[in-house]
Amino acid sequence: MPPYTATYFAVKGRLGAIKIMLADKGQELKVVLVSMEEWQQGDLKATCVFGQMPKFEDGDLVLFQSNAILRHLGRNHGAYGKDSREASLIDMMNDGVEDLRSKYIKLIYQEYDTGKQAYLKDLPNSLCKFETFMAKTNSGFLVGKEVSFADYNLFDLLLNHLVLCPKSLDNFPKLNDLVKKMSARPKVRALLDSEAFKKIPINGNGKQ
Ligand SMILES: N[C@@H](CCC(=O)N[C@@H](CSC(=S)NCCc1ccccc1)C(=O)NCC(=O)O)C(=O)O
Repeated sequence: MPPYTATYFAVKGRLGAIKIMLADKGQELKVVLVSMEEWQQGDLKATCVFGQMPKFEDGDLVLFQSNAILRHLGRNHGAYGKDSREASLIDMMNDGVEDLRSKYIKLIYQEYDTGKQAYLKDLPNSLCKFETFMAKTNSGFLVGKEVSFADYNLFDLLLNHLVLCPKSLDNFPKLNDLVKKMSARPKVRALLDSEAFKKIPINGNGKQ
């Protein structure tokens, strides 16, 4: 019985960073895929605390909210900084990642056809904030000397943006280095190269 089970749609979406982190930490993850038809039937939705997925099970602990799941795994797998100061900075940066992810999701699901050009024009205003912060840390990670759950989250989101626009990180060397560094971690590389990971679309509407 793998220690972790995630229940989600057949998309990378808000499960991608969780999958990457668990792979890198050598942890098995059982994924239960839910079709839109099953979801719209309503029974599973009614059991979800906020009526949404991903749902994450760690033994008898059931969690929702992708960032709460990342923090839970960060606490339990040494990816939440070396002390409370670093943990607070990691929380701050992960909230920044969530802000950018929310903008990305809005583009993909609500504004893709008319808003992609404007989104990409404005994107550097978000990316530069992470670039500037990472230039000060200078460890190759967002905070401290070790990888944190916020790094996995940012890495997953940057991969999405490289699909959206392959040149999106060209003016951001620290972010480019993070993508290269994370991609080169053997267990991350193995996941990203796996057929199972590659066959799942990034988003649920075919846009990327
Ligand atoms: N704050 C939550 C947000 C969870 C969330 O938005 N979940 C979505 C799926 S994650 C996502 S990126 N949604 C974008 C649109 C989408 C909907 C359904 C399938 C695929 C994508 C969901 O369960 N939608 C179904 C519903 O609300 O009834 C979190 O961080 O987990």
